[in-house]
Amino acid sequence: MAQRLLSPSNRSSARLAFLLTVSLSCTYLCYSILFCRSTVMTRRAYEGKKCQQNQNAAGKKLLGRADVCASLEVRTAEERGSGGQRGDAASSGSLWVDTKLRNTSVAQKYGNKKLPNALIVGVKKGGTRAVLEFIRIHPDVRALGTEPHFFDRNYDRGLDWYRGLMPRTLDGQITLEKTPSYFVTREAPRRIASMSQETKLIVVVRNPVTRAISDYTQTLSKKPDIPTFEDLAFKNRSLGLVDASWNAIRIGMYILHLENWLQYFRPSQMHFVSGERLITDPAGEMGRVQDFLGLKRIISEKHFYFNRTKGFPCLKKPESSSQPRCLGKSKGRTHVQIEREVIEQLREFYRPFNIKFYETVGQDFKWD
Ligand SMILES: Nc1ncnc2c1ncn2[C@@H]1O[C@H](COP(=O)(O)OS(=O)(=O)O)[C@@H](OP(=O)(O)O)[C@H]1O
Repeated sequence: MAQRLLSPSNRSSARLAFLLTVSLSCTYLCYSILFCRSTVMTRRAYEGKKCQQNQNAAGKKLLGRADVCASLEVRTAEERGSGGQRGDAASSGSLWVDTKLRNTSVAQKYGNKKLPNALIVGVKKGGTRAVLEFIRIHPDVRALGTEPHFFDRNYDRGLDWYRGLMPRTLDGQITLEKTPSYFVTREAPRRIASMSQETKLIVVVRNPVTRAISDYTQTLSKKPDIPTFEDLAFKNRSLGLVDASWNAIRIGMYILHLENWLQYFRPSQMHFVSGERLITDPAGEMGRVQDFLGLKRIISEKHFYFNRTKGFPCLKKPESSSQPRCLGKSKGRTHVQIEREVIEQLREFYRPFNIKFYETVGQDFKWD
């Protein structure tokens, strides 16, 4: 009927309009399909994009988002690191460093300074620097490089001062510091518990005889005029009377110090690293440290190599950095020569303390 009412020219215009509408609809349909495919990305890829935008943007509103970004970056890096095979630790090459660097810079920009939730409390000359340097390559760990000595020498400065020293961290990252003298400081456990009873404590222990010699070697390098090791270690050498008041000897009576810590902390809050195994099997020891801190095992064999010149394990040099990855010269010094007999006497002295220590900790460190 309508067709009959239209003139021939009107009819052809209507046909043209109809064809145009159909072709436009088809174009739109095709475009929609293509558009959908490119915008319906995986959730992770989408969130990754959001992170990039947020990182570039400024303002306080972004603080919350930054945490999401960082944890996503860690996740995706881990996945890439394992080449898509879950369960494998971070890959070799610079991936873990990239992740760490990215997380560090995000944390520096958007993170907050927080009181530490984990501390390496000792022992002096046990291998504390090695543990700190090894654990801080983990993307979820932010560590203070220097020893703040807050719970022994600087307690009067207050918690705000202490917090101010800490590196910025994102939610979910662990803040860590190390001060080896805490382990033998009487007030330290009470003070740390009053900061937080949930603080995780790491103690790196080493054969107390070797530790004492290492301690003495360090002092001697700074003060060459001190008496001999033998003179300091004994009240009466021929009677085999050890001077337990000498700091180098006293520090190694681990059980005495540990009893003080156990008045304030549960045994499950303390983790003991073997200073000896840290040298022979750094990845194994660091695996247990990561478990203790509730971290994914990212630091593995792939991160270490044995440096023959240094005589110690070092971190593999990341591609993106020229930084040396062995510890400094003050770590791994040649010890002063001590007579065999003196070493035997000290071994005898420490034996009962060691046995009690093994029983309490539930680990045999095999120092005898
Ligand atoms: N990878 C690696 N590289 C170098 N050194 C290592 C390493 N792992 C453990 N160690 C041992 O760490 C000892 C120093 O311990 P600390 O870092 O706790 O010393 S300090 O208390 O902070 O001065 C240091 O003691 P000395 O050998 O007596 O110098 C080392 O034996």
